Amino acid sequence: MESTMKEMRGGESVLDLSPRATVGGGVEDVYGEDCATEDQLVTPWTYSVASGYSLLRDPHHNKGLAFTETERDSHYLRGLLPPAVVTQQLQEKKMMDNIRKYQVPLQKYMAMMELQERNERLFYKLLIDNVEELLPVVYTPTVGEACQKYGSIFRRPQGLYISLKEKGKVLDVLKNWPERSIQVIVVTDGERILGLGDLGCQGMGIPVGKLSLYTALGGVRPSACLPVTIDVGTNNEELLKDEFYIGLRQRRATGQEYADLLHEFMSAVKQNYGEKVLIQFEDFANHNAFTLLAKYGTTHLVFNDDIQGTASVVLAGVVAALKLIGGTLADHKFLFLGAGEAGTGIAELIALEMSKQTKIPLEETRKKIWLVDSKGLIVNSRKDSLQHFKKPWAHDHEPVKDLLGAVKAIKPTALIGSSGVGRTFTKEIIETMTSLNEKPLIMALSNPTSQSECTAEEAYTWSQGRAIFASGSPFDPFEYKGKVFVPGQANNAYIFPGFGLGLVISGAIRVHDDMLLVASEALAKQVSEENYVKGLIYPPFTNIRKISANIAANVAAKAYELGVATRLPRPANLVKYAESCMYSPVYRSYR
Ligand SMILES: NC(=O)C1=CN([C@@H]2O[C@H](COP(=O)(O)OP(=O)(O)OC[C@H]3O[C@@H](n4cnc5c(N)ncnc54)[C@H](OP(=O)(O)O)[C@@H]3O)[C@@H](O)[C@H]2O)C=CC1
Ligand SMILES: CC(=O)C(=O)O
Ligand SMILES: [Mg+2]
Repeated sequence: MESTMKEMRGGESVLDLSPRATVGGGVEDVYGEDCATEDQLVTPWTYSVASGYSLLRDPHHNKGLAFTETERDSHYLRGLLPPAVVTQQLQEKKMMDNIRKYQVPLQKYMAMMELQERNERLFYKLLIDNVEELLPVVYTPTVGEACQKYGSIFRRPQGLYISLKEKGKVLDVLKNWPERSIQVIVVTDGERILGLGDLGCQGMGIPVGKLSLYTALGGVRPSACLPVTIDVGTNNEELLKDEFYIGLRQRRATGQEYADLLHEFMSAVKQNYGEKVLIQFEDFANHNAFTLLAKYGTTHLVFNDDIQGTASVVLAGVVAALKLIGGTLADHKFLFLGAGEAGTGIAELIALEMSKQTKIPLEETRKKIWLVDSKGLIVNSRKDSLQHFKKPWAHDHEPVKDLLGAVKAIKPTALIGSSGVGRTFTKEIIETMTSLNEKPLIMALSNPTSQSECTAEEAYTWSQGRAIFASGSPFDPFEYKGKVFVPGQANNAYIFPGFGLGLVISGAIRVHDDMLLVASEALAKQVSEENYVKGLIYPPFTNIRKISANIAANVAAKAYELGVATRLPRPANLVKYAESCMYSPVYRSYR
């Protein structure tokens, strides 16, 4: 077997005799067979095309000082490494010690990116074992700063760049990517990166970060993940003038030119990877996001994380919060600051869940939900001038110019920030919410931390410890009058990794709103009494792989129920199946 492989690969194979492996062919043959995601179970060995020096430069297979004596002999590594042989645990300890020494978050980010490019399994081992500590490094808030400075810190491409220059050649560009069996693509055009606006091509940090969570939190193997940035230019004048900017130096293409490039990309993806590849739209501006989702939702497996993932995570938090604030979902009144992707996406899913619970028509349950945009409360008299996604939220009311006025007029029980503008939940607004409610629910969803509508400290102090608070970016626990409050992180990172895993393991070909509802329910169920005592309405991220397996199982079950799952027969125990498919970062042995 070994010599056959060596012949096939020009004497350059690395054979992997993982203890978990059994029988079968090469890596490429495996996925989508017995297990839908992991490169284990059906093959006795895996191989790479690298040995010797190039093996040490191959992040997928490099183990650094953890290569054993035998591996050093058989893979031409003698002399290329110092004599010490160490465990992956020791490497992890050293890396964490090093990362903790950096005071500046961006330095920690760069250290993690360097590790990902050098030793992928060690990177994921760190991220999985230290998830609460490292999530703010590879994800919000630090990833926001990384995108702002991406041109300066750029070392190696971590995903595919598809710019207007590649028009007519997008399929060829996809074929340049070294991995063939792609299961999840996260794509951005960089126009609305977190709450930081248009960062053009430098938005690449977001698909890269989101996909590292797909692997660490959801167990989708790294080689099945493809980050993509579509570069149609940027309207960010600072970036256009920045000598280190890495993108096209032109203003954004719009209209037909934009639509054509996107269409070419969507068609090429389907042609190259088939219809079961999940395409996650991320951080598009809302004038494109809703259109793309509607246009491709019927022909492709697409998911908009900002509209749908956010809706699912916030509904879960709201449902969990009912244990603390009392009442049923329909007993509550919601007011949003921000009526874009996140705001209207969440509003619609809450209204849908209310409607399912009460059998009251959706048009009626929507009336329990009010939104404020940059022009004030969304009311009927503004209907003609509203973007289409805001129209369902135009209710009968006098015009109200600002949020404080809207809080006083609507008297909501829950206030949700999805505006992308920091410190907009002022003292007066939180105090008014507190005067109206025994326990006001306050969610400041905007990212990164600088854009959060208020801080945890502000929410707890101004509400005299009565607010149930969660935020999109993490805040430390806060002590108020002797009680420690732990703010939850209302971030779609709880949902999309497990959601995507569920789609992948069931071979789903379409996303459906009911899947968002079951994902939300599965997440809310993971909140424990111990969490509630601290005011937490989300479970800790330390349990995220278990949470993701549960979300995946529920999403997959729904896919089978809806008849959109293609992986047959349906595994009997979907939770166990999801767990068994999850990528493990533990080193494999090479013979
Ligand atoms: N926690 C999480 O998981 C997620 C958080 N987010 C965060 O939510 C924020 C918004 O994202 P998204 O919905 O996609 O963005 P959009 O651009 O689609 O929507 C932003 C909305 O905020 C409104 N707005 C902007 N400024 C103000 C203001 N000063 N007062 C009142 N309303 C204002 C806009 O009004 P108008 O329409 O009039 O322009 C618009 O309705 C971002 O910071 C993002 O990071 C997003 C997704 C997930
Ligand atoms: C979390 C996220 O998706 C956003 O802020 O855009
Ligand atoms: Mg996003």
